[in-house]
Amino acid sequence: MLLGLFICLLFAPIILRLIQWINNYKEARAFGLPIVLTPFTEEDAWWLPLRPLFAWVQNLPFGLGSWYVYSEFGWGLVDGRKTTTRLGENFVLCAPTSIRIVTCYAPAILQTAHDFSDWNMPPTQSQVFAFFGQNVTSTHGAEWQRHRRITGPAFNERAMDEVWHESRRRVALVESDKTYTLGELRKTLDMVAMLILTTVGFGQEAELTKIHPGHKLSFFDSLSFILKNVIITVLFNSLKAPDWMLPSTLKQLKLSVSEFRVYMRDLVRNETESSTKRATLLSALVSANEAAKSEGGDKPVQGRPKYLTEEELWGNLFVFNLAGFETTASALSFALPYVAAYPNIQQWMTEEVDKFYTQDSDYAETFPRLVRCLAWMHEIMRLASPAPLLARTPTSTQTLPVITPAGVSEVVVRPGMQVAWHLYGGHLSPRWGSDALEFRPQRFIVKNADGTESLEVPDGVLFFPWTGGPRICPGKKFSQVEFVAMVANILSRYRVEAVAQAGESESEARQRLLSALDDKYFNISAHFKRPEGAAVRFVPRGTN
Ligand code: HEM
Repeated sequence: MLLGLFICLLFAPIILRLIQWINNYKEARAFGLPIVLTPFTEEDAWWLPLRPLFAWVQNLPFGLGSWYVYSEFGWGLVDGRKTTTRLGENFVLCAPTSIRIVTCYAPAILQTAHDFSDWNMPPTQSQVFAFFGQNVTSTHGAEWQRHRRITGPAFNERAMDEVWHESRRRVALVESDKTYTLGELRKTLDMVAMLILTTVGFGQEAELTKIHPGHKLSFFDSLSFILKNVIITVLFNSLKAPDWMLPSTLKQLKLSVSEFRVYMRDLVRNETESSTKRATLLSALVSANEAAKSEGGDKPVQGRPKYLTEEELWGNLFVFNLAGFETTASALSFALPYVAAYPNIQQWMTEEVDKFYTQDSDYAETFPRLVRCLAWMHEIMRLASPAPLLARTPTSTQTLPVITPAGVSEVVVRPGMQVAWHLYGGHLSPRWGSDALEFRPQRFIVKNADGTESLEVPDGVLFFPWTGGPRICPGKKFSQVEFVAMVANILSRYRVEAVAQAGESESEARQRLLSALDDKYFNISAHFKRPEGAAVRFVPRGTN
């Protein structure tokens, strides 16, 4: 009897899951699109720590383990254009927990991005980074508008000027003639991006790196620990176990989260009380919030004040750091090795830098001229975007354009289903031409009648790394200014070279570098799977 009960309890969740999966499959068939079945997705939080133990399923015969690739966050980065080449620009990913129409068909993506009142972020995506407070990434509808209205002004031109200066200054962290493996390069650029962001975000570096009275860590150390372990933070932040029971990483994480919360509280309070306003993201955010309060924003609208609460300010400051640090560090860590692999393209970039950039060039005049450098960033965003997959779910039943071998048609999507944008499928699509998989930033440059050059996205392709519509990344220009200031300063001083191993020719070293750049995985952004697989060196220009 007891044994029977035990067996029922053990198998009931499995049977329920199977029934749900079968029901989802029946519903998915109605779309008339190719279906990919996967028993698990990243929505199954318990599956994620177990997933590495099941990597062997990929070697099972008859494609029995082909679902494995779709069972993690950001799988689109590893998949690239493989599935869309096989099944077309839209297919259904059917799991026990969800039905997702995966698409890289531009009209479908543009519709779901632009109709923001009909399409929300699914809670499984939006709530992931809300542990310091609700924020502009975690909310939707009227709540999101309130967050966006107050956070948007932080990304003003004054801030861009700061980003330009700070980025140029931080290039000093890249050392001359030192050999950097891809892993070491990423570590250095992580540090550079974090320093730029915290300084532009919060102010004086000296204050941020010192341990203040009553603290065990500095602001910078607590934030960097959280950012570098963000997935662990997402999974274990709510764990309420005593310290002695926790392994050292979780203990350090708990400490970092509580230290960072107190630092943010003090920074926000000091900024609110201070009469001298600096050009930081924090300052702009606090000013916009105070303005909302003084416009009578404390009178509730639908039960909510128009301004942001203290916790919501923390939530937003944290996501500025999260969204801004990984993305740009990842872009730079791919960009510099790519030009080392293509010296002729590097030369083409350097010509522009030599023409328009000097050590005291200012932002407003110089940034708009460095279009080749910006095209370089665009090409990196295409080949190694930090955001591979984003999802939307309809607020009411909606139609979605799809494309099949029979032509363009529509499917009906009900609330609860998801539409996932497969950005790698679109960015690497043959619609870009036969060289879609190659590094060729020139594809974004057009020559004007007066001989100048401009940046343009080619017609008829999907290019959506910062997305579009009302929720477009507010840090888009921030990241572009940071990238361009860094690479222009680097190319004005150095030649970036692939480091050859003993007995290897230069061209073999470049091929090895390219193959290591191709081998990437997703962890909040694109990372190198083989960080020791290749290396680059920054050789001062004018030397051999
Ligand atoms: C290469 C650099 C970057 C890339 C590729 C990138 C990409 C993205 C993407 C794909 C989204 C989601 C948009 C959507 O759901 O439609 C996003 C949102 C966001 N990004 Fe960025 N981002 C970058 C840099 C930055 C920087 C530097 C910051 C801030 C300093 C930033 C702040 C944000 C914020 C606050 C959001 C949430 C916007 C909202 O939901 O309304 N990003 N970004």
